[in-house]
Amino acid sequence: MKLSQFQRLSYLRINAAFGLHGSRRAFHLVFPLNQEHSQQRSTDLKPTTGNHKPTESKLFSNGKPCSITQGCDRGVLHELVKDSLLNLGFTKFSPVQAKSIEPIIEANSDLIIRAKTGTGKTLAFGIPLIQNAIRKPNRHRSVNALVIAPTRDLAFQIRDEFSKVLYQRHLSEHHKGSVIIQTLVGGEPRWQQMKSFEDRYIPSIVVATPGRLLDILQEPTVRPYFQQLKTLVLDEADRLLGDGFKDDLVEVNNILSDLNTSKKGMRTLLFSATLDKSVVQFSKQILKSGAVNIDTVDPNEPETHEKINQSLVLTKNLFESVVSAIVLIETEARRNRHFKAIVFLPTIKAVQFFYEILNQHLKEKKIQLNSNQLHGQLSQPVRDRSVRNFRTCFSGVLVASDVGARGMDFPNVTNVIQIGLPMDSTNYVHRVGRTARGGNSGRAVMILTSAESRFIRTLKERNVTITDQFEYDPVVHLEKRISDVSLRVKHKYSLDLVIESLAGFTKGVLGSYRLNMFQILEELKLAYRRFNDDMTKKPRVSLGFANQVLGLKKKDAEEIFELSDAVDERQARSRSPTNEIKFKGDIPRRRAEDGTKVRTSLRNRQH
Ligand SMILES: Nc1ncnc2c1ncn2[C@@H]1O[C@H](COP(=O)(O)OP(=O)(O)OP(=O)(O)O)[C@@H](O)[C@H]1O
Repeated sequence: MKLSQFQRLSYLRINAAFGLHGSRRAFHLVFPLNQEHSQQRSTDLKPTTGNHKPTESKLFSNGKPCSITQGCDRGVLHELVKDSLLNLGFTKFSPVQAKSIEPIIEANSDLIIRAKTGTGKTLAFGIPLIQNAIRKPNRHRSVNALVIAPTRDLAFQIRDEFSKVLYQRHLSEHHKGSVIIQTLVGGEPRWQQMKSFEDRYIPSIVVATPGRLLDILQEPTVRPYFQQLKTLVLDEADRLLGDGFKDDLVEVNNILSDLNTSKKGMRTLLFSATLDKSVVQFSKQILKSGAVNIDTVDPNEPETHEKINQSLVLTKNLFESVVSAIVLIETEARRNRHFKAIVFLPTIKAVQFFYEILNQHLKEKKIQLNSNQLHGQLSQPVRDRSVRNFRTCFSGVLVASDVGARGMDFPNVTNVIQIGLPMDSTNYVHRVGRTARGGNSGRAVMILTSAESRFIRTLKERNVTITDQFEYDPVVHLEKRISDVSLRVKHKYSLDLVIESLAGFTKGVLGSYRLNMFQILEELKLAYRRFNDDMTKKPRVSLGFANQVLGLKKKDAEEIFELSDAVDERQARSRSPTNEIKFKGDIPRRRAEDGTKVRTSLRNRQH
């Protein structure tokens, strides 16, 4: 079939967005990714400016971060920790490490530290905590340092990163097993975590999520072990001090401050790639006066990492967005054997749906690509397996909700694809930051419908401008292929619930992005029809949902939806043998996956 001039132009445009160029048959990459998969770690972490002069730290030489060996020679780094870091392949400090390790070790003030995604913040606080733990073996039987992270997966990752340094043979022989790192997170047996405080050596470093931590801190047998706590680290501090966790964090802080009677007291370190003024303002409630700000990002600089190539694809509805993403994955997977991508979607149901369509499509096209999903409704073992699989795979796709957006460090991710909106512009920065880590570069493509595209304006607050924008073109045969697949998926999976979840999510972010709800709903209706290959159908939701959640009158709701008695519907669906996925998340739980208190608003229940 011949392409019209217009089709051809648009077709080239969408291919260019994906780094593709050329005829329909031959896909060539215009912007090849320079991702080398060598064992040697890249130290090309560009120094950034900030309100702390690099020369103030002993870990800088001629305005650049010094080598790990020099760090030891200059008396900052412990000899044994130096050996561990060299064994792990690290040769130089990254800028945030060079700026913050010395003040964390030597000063006593609270610190607020901002550095871009993937620049090594974990070891920036990890190295001082580990050094402290091995210098002062656990004679007092007390927890020395506490790190709080917003998700379990991130807590495990921090523990693993610390363990890599701490449990190398020469270091283990030195501390003879007396330095223990313990995680306190939900989804794992509580009794096991409690038991770790009865052992001969109690944990020196605890890594926790807020909910389980608060729960365990209520135990009178455990509390005393936190009396000598020296350092409290909030990783992803803006998330922890934002809605959802704030109250828990203040409570944890109050408990710890009351317990801590030591002369110097406990100090608090806040770390993130995004720290808005409001968060810094709020943090005063928990920080001591005189807290020092170490900012490695210039106020006029984009918050996203400079090595991320960011582009936008504009579509007319979710169906086209899904097709775009699948085309990208298929083409890249065929072209690049190192292709490793994370696809973000706004709600769990949308993640499950896209994961299902993608797998069917890969199977049908006989494309061997490791694929996993990650969201808060998976059981902990499945979630761990997804993270492990994607971390270790050479090439693959992880379809994720925002639970994978912050802090997660998967090696060599070449692409981040966002279908639809993130919860806020901060999350955009964290999502795209899953690529271009540790000195590598990467590509981030955001796929938005026209009604969603108003979101882009909010990125200006973060000094982010997306210069490459492209329009979707209905590449007929590709669309056909996807709709065939989606028709089959539909039998196993309810598209109504996907549409409902997305409508609810969008309602929650409407105000922040100034979206037009009717335009959004019209687009969702159209997508529903395209997925069903039937232009007469309407998504089914309950009148209660349309009324109470979306704020629609019956008459308006009927324009978009087929109204039904949702309770009976859902029960029927969950009983259906063809329904693979159980929708536990429809029933509000007291605490969400990571210990966040569950609010009634849909906004807080989506990932
Ligand atoms: N000095 C270093 N040289 C090279 N690579 C490093 C160095 N320090 C850390 N890395 C690697 O860089 C990657 C990113 O580090 P890390 O996860 O700590 O980033 P981050 O700043 O916490 O990112 P995010 O904001 O997304 O949480 C990791 O794979 C880590 O091992």
